[in-house]
Amino acid sequence: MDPSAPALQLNALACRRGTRLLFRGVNLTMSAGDLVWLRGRNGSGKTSLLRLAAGLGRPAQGEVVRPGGTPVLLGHTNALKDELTVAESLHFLLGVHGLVQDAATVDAALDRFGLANRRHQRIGQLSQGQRRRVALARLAASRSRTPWLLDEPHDGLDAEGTQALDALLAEHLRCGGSVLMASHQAPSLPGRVLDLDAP
Ligand SMILES: Nc1ncnc2c1ncn2[C@@H]1O[C@H](COP(=O)(O)OP(=O)(O)OP(=O)(O)O)[C@@H](O)[C@H]1O
Repeated sequence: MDPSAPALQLNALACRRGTRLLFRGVNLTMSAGDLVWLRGRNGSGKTSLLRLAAGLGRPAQGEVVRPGGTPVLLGHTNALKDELTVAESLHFLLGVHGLVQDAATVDAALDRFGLANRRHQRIGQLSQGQRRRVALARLAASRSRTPWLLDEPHDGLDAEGTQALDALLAEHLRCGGSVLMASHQAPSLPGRVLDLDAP
């Protein structure tokens, strides 16, 4: 793929939930190295926009173009099964995204989020922040140029977890990836803002 080509485009996108039009006329072009902070009040449609960008659901108007391939969508909830171990969970998540699932990849990804010594622990025995780390670890095994769509990824993380995530985000952007991130937190990395509350 041409490195200067867009990885993800939203063209005049509109989203309806029930009878409510959440947003319309949203345009966004994400290229290699782009970080976009998706802002908006509670209920403005950030999660809905990320889902449309990932190809889940149909827009009321407009289109999503994904020249960079299928994005990795990391939802607001962790969607992990209590009875699986940390390593089994990550192995499963990598499979869902069609990523390499070998033991070395799993161990390296867990290590990035300080989970190497918890690989045999069951999810049901972890704290919320530790579960968030397991969910995030899949990003460490993602292909370099894949667009990442992240819904409140910092939620539940302590300072060390936040630092690990921000380091991974910066690395992904340096390697030609792109990130669209719904967040209520103050920007910790330089990027553009897409504000769904803007008139
Ligand atoms: N399955 C659904 N059916 C109907 N309406 C829905 C559904 N899911 C969400 N909505 C509505 O769509 C609107 C936008 O929800 P969404 O989760 O996209 O907002 P958000 O900006 O991510 O909010 P938050 O900041 O609270 O996470 C809300 O008013 C919500 O009630």
